[in-house]
Parts: sequence; C-alpha cells; structure tokens
Amino acid sequence: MSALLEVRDLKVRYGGNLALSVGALSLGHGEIIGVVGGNGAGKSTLVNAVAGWSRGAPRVEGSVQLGGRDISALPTHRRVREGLLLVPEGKLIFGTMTVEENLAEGIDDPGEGRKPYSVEEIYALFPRLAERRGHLGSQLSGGERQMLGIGRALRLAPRALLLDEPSIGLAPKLVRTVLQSVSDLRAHGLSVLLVEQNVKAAIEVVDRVLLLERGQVVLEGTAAEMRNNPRIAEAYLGAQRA
Ligand SMILES: Nc1ncnc2c1ncn2[C@@H]1O[C@H](COP(=O)(O)OP(=O)(O)OP(=O)(O)O)[C@@H](O)[C@H]1O
Repeated sequence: MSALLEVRDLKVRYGGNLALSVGALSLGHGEIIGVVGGNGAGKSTLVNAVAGWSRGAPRVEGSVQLGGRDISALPTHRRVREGLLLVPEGKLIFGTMTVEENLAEGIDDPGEGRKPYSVEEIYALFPRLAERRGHLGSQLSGGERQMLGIGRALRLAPRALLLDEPSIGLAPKLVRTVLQSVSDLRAHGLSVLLVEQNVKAAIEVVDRVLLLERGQVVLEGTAAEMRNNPRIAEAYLGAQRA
C-alpha cells in the first residue's frame, strides 16, 4: 500500500547549522508514528518543516508528498487545504472565544471524499469539551486546550495530523486520555505524526516509533520492537518508571 505522507531527503538549517537531516519517512494511511527524542533533538523542526511552518527562518530542502502529490513548494495554508494539519506546541486556540465558537469554523468543500468532523463528533471524541462548551478558551486547563486544538484541526477535514507534544504539561491521567483519543483517530482512517517526550505513554498508542538524536533518525521500529529495545528501555522507559 502506498504511503499517505512521504518525506525524502529533508534537511533543515538554522543559519549555517544543520538542525535536521531525515533521509526518508513514510506515514501510511491510518498509521500513527511516534517521533521521540530528547530536548533539541529536532522533533518540532521535523513536523514544522513537513507542515511548511517555522518560528524562525530556516532553510528547508527536500520533498514532502501527500497522497502522491508533491506539496514541498506550497505554503502552510495551502498544505492545510490539502489536508495536512499541524497542531503546534502551545496550540492555536482563541482565548476570548468559547469552546463552541472555537469549533465553529469548518472547511467548505474539502473534496476527494474528505469530510470534516462535526462539532458533535468532536464532543464524542472529547466529552470534556462538551461539558465545557460554554467556557472561554482562556478558562480551559492545559489538557482541555490540547483537546480543543486537536478538535479545531479535525474541523478542517485532515488527512494527516502533525501533533507536537500534545501531552506537554499534563497530569499523567490526562496524558493517557489525550493520547487514547489520538489513538482512536486511527479508526477514522486518519494518519498521525505524533511528537512526544513522554515515550512511555506514546509507545502504548503508536504503530511505529522514530527516535531522533541531534537531528538524525538513530532508531526506527514498531512499537513492540522499540518497547523491547534496550536503548529505549534504558534511556526513556526506565527513567520514566523511576
Ligand atoms: N528558530 C530557530 N532558530 C535557531 N535554531 C533553532 C530554532 N528552532 C530550533 N532550533 C534548534 O534546532 C535544534 C532542534 O530544535 P527542535 O525545537 O526541533 O527540538 P525538539 O526535539 O523539538 O526539542 P524540545 O523537545 O526541547 O522541544 C535545536 O538545537 C534548536 O536549538
């Protein structure tokens, strides 16, 4: 089966410094890949470059294909129209609007059999948001904001979601709730690239894992392989068990 998202020879430089170099990355239809690694490993740089978005002005080389179409030259908003949605760290929600208002905006005519999630479907995925539908974005907890950020992306009929650290700052119980909801998206045929520092929690919900170190993929495998990999167990799972 052909991949939904294909990345080839991706290189990102900030100034003269090579921050990321990824030879090949394929995300299948309905697949969830966890991108893990320590601080500064290049995880955000990877998903930002795939989305065509950045905080600074990096130089980006390489190709990104979505559904067989080369989207490397498209600006972020055009990639969004194609169905590639980034939910960045820090989310993109409106603090002065209610949950319901934040979710109001959908996409007209996304085409190619794509269908935006309805607000009710998002409430079914995140019942917590339904309970908070009248609350302002600024009044939400970190976990609720994260759910709302994902919900807003789902309103735009994504084919692939790029999630940057959805569990950051959340209590352990909420981490599992949010990641379980991400896992549930697979049943809807959605593909997800999930950046996570919480390797132990991520490995429970993803199909495959990429370990980044200093901007390079140093280890790659199925979740089961990675769970049993001594390097992962020692550096990430053991440390988090302590
Ligand atoms: N806008 C920028 N300008 C210059 N260097 C940057 C910029 N953004 C990131 N970098 C550098 O690129 C490297 C990768 O950073 P990146 O934010 O992708 O890492 P990360 O794995 O997401 O880390 P964290 O888990 O701490 O968020 C780091 O060395 C970082 O300092």
